[in-house]
Amino acid sequence: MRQAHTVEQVRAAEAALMARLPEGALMMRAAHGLAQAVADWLGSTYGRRVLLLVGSGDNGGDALHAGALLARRGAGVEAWLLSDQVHAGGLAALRAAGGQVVPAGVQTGPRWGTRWGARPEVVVDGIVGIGGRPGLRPAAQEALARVEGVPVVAVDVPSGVDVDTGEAPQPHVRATFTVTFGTHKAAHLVDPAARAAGTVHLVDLGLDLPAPGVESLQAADVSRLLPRPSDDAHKYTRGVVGVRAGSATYPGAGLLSVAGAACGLAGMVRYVGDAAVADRVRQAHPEVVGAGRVQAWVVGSGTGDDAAATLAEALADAREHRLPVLVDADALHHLTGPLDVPAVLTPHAGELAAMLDEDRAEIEARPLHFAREAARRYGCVVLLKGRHTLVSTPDGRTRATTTGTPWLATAGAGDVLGGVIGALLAAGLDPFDAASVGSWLHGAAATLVSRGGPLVAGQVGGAVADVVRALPAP
Ligand SMILES: NC(=O)C1=CN([C@@H]2O[C@H](COP(=O)(O)OP(=O)(O)OC[C@H]3O[C@@H](n4cnc5c(N)ncnc54)[C@H](O)[C@@H]3O)[C@@H](O)[C@H]2O)[C@@H](O)CC1
Ligand SMILES: Nc1ncnc2c1ncn2[C@@H]1O[C@H](COP(=O)(O)OP(=O)(O)O)[C@@H](O)[C@H]1O
Ligand SMILES: [K+]
Repeated sequence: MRQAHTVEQVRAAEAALMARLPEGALMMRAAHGLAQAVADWLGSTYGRRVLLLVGSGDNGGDALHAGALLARRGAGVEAWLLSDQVHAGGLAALRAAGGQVVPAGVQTGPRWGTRWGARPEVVVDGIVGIGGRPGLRPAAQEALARVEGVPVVAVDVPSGVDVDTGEAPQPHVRATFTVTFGTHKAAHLVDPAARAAGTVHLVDLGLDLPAPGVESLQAADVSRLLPRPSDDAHKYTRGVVGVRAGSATYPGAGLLSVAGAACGLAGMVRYVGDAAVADRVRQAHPEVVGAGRVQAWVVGSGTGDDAAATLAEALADAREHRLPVLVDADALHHLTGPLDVPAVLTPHAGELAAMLDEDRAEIEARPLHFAREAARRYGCVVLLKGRHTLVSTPDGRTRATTTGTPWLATAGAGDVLGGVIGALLAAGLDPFDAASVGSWLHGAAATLVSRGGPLVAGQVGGAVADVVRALPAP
């Protein structure tokens, strides 16, 4: 599990550890990890050109100490100080190692403007870390403008983003990769900040941390959570998933929901809906049967004008038999308040905007806030689709999905996702695990079929089996 802790949790854990360690020990652990990551990325250190952007706090201290370590390994290191006050120990270390220091207010001159007179090969963003307020001050903005186009390594977080919410009001740093310390923060997993962080490299500090508010499943977690058939399984013990999706106007949504549900994770799939769509479903998936008892319902995609009635039927059956329900697409607009059955709602940003009476742009700017808000308001698990899909519970616990590919942003991909999650609900996972495991598998299956190129939604359900086969042993 990749875990993300809040600034408050990190500070408390750091304080407890620092009390037991010599002064400066934690910063040196951080600086060594940072210097090594920069060296690994450059491929060598001797004669390489590293520019440090140094703010007034310990984040700048990390950058200065790492710069000193790189300078001792032969790199040309120059620090642009963005404040009159910077970390004194780090500054002394960089000077002692032969690094160049440009005081605050004098980074003028030609583009790049380094003392070497050449373009730096990498910029180390030590402007602010977990102590920073969102946004960048003018000195930092000017410095960044002068090195535009040079790859940036962010220290702890890309400066300017909101660390605990993953929000990223302009301006902020956009990093090629981020070296963080002790634990991940929400900004590493949650968009739009996660996009600005690039690839994230974690340096262990040995912190003792409480339960995280945001986490991200890894392959081993998915393998542990995945429902597998017992030796004496039969199709009913594995769970039956019922799909109420598609209509004469939108038959494809029914076919694609079934394609997800028929990924093999449940014992059986039932399709209930328009007769002509049902015929096409059976042609494409001969194993699918008609109405009967199920362990979970998938409802909504492509139900068009029938959405309200279809949702009502599924909810009535779910209430009677205490079943979980996945609600997607058209049916989302007919929810009026908290659900009285276990449920997963799977809106994209536009659908969530309509559900919460917000602008889509607001949802995209603050996805963590609104996923949690919707989960509270509807009293169930809400999965907000996007590059890093978020799954939130009413108490705020959230998982971010980091599998997937932008090629998955294609019509019908959401229908397949609903079906896959429905199969996991029928197989017995609770709504939070079903939604987060289903989303992880869906993203991984898309990456598998994409192989770096385009895909169509119908391919994704069939690839879940290969993803499951490639999981590590539980
Ligand atoms: N606390 C610890 O034990 C450790 C901390 N470490 C580093 O220390 C960092 C936190 O250091 P600090 O608490 O000193 O805080 P930061 O260095 O993150 O930033 C705080 C300073 O930046 C200024 N500032 C705030 N917002 C700004 C903005 N938008 N633009 C420009 N300046 C701004 C503040 O006035 C303050 O002086 C971590 O992110 C990490 O890099 C690491 O060395 C590991 C150990
Ligand atoms: N940029 C992206 N990178 C990765 N996955 C994405 C991206 N944009 C969207 N997705 C995923 O693609 C799927 C699109 O679903 P959705 O918007 O519901 O489409 P549809 O309604 O056509 O089925 C979701 O699983 C979503 O998480
Ligand atoms: K930073």
